[in-house]
Amino acid sequence: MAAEWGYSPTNGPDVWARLFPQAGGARQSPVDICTSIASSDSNLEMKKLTFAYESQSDLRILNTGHGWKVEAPQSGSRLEGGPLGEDIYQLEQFHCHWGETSAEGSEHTVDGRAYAGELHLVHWNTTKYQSFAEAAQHPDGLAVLGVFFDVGNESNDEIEKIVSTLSEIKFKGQFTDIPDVIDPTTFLPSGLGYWTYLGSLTTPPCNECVIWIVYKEPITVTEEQVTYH
Ligand SMILES: NS(=O)(=O)c1c2ccccc2cc2ccccc12
Ligand SMILES: [Zn+2]
Repeated sequence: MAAEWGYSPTNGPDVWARLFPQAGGARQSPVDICTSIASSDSNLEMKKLTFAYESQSDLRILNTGHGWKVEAPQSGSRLEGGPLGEDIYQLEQFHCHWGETSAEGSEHTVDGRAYAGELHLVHWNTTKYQSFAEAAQHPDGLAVLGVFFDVGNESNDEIEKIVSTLSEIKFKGQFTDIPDVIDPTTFLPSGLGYWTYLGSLTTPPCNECVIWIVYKEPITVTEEQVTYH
């Protein structure tokens, strides 16, 4: 039977390494981003991080049991520059992490502070690898853009297109199609400053294959948009 991992004391992050060896590695995610020790890198400013996405409709959304995931393979998308060297990365999926209350939920923290949620746009290195699965086996295989959610009075229209479908997928493994057109560009904050580090998948098997790019500026969503149960 596949090992059931979770977040309880008996199957949570502290014991993942017993079942998933990479979880005991040296570049595990998520991390607490300590702004006082984060250093700026002039090379990153020279090679500006650029992205280009397509708008897509009828994307499939899945209840993963730990949140929602939208499968969005986009052969026409490109993420490049910044910490990605000369390679081009293509969007594969995006998903969200949120908590029981809006005081918690993000995977990364900043100086010990958690945000209400965190959106991850997952990309894979199409310059070097032939598939997402192959890329996930290599230290430069994946690039994930992380965007923090702050709770405010303004709802985010693009996020609303997604969370409005969640009532149809209340249980793990259920999926449905999102009728609206989704443009991933609209998920990104206007301020494009970011932190970057070499890390891993944040859930088992915790492959150490992710170049993390976490935007400093959160986007605003409403309490209802990130505390869906
Ligand atoms: N948080 S994560 O971006 O590392 C992540 C996942 C997180 C939760 C559920 C499924 C996930 C699948 C991933 C696949 C590739 C890269 C990150 C992934
Ligand atoms: Zn994630």
